[in-house]
Amino acid sequence: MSQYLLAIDQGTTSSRAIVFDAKGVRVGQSQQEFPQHFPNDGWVEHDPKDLWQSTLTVCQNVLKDTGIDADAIASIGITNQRETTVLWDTETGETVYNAIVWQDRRTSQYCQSLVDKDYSELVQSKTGLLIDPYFSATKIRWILENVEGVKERAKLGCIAFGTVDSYLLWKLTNGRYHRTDATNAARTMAFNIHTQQWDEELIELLEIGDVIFPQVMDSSDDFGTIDAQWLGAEIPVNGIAGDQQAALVGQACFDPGMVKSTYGTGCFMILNTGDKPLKSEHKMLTTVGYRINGKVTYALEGSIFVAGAAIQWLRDGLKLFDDAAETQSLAERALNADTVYLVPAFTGLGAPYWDPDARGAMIGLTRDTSVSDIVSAGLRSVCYQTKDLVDAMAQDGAKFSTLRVDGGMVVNNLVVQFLSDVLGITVERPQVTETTALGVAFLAGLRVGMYESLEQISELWQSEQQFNPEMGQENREKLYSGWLDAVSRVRSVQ
Ligand SMILES: Nc1ncnc2c1ncn2[C@@H]1O[C@H](COP(=O)(O)OP(=O)(O)O)[C@@H](O)[C@H]1O
Ligand SMILES: O=P(O)(O)OC[C@H](O)CO
Repeated sequence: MSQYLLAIDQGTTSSRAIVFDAKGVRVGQSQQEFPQHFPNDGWVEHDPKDLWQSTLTVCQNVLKDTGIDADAIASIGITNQRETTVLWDTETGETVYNAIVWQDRRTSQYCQSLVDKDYSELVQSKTGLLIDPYFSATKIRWILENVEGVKERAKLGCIAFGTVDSYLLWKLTNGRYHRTDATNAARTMAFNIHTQQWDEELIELLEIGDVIFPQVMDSSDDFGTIDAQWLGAEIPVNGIAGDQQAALVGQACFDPGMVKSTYGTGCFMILNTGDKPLKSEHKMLTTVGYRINGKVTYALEGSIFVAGAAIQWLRDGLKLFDDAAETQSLAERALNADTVYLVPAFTGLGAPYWDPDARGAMIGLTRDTSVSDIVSAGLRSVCYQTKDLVDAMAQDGAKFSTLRVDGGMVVNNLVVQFLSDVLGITVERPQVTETTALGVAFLAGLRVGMYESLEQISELWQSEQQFNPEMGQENREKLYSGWLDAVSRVRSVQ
């Protein structure tokens, strides 16, 4: 009997495949990194072949390592780095350019021209997003405009667009299905989150109407069956969600007001706002949390581009330590932690500043500043940035008393305790921190009847540890005002 769920998590730096049993317990995992390409200042690309090959390899490996037969997999869920854009030729089956990654800033001038022409309100009212190179639509346009022959092929109806989930589904089903889910569609800047349709007016405005857009499905749906040649059996795909929304599901944030924050390369905080989209007046994004049985649950999102990436920079760029695991003990020895600030605006600042031209800085250095102080400042920067998001959401009227956290950084107790201190709220870490993969496994399992309801899934979520604020209000305010001062010094526009 089919009793397991296979989650594919195609992320920014690696592809993972995780097998879960019906109780959401991880049975096995395989992971593979792939190269990053930086062909120009501010450009970030992935070779689609790497995305596909690494995904296939980890799926095959996890089955081999666990000894689980493909027939025992009841369903597959695909979760992915969002916004990253792939275009392929439907006749040749070949991609026409590298995948342009979400971090890529090459369309920032074009985005600025849209802002200058006063399209911000139109875009926000339809898509819930702010005009920014982060989202897929201007990346599609760039490929059409700049890669020889693609525009002509698009006019002939031969060019398909997909986010990474859509491309992988197309590959896994040997070109039978060109589909995505509503959470991924909501990150393109071409999808109307109110009508749940591709928005013809925006598509025309951006001049991307000749590409074929994927069919938008629920996050828990019948996406198609993968070809037996890949894993040895035909297995249905029943869950697709962008990785941050999948984490919302994996954290069982199913009630309005519940919120999670994921600390990986970047940090993404998502608040469930229920069946009503909440328009932000403070530069948060309105997005789709998940769509099940045609019913949309909306969310408010704060996106920070650099979280764990700051720790990687301290390790690989400055070579201050060999392993991220050393950061906790290093930071515990910091004597000037309260006065040294690192603003990791390496690729500009995301929410709530949206300042692509800001650059990073270290503030408060003295003759006795140590490696420990700098490491501590790197870890704390992630918490201060989260406070920026929490405050912006609070100004939008969203208040909450508990934050659920996950991702690679939250194994660091010092980070999670400081987060609770600086936010002044309870921070909760779950037993399973692979919430992204777990979330999409839940979505797939829901569709095939392994779970009856979201309530049943909620019961599987378990807290591992709660962190409560230990810092006084006065100290909190003093530290945070130092952060705001540091940020104000790196802004390109105040
Ligand atoms: N003990 C630690 N303390 C602080 N940061 C850590 C620790 N362990 C890992 N990290 C950071 O967490 C990130 C990896 O998290 P992960 O969720 O795997 O990221 P992603 O899915 O974006 O690739 C890396 O940027 C790494 O620097
Ligand atoms: O692949 P991750 O975990 O860095 O997540 C990337 C986000 O989906 C970008 O929006």
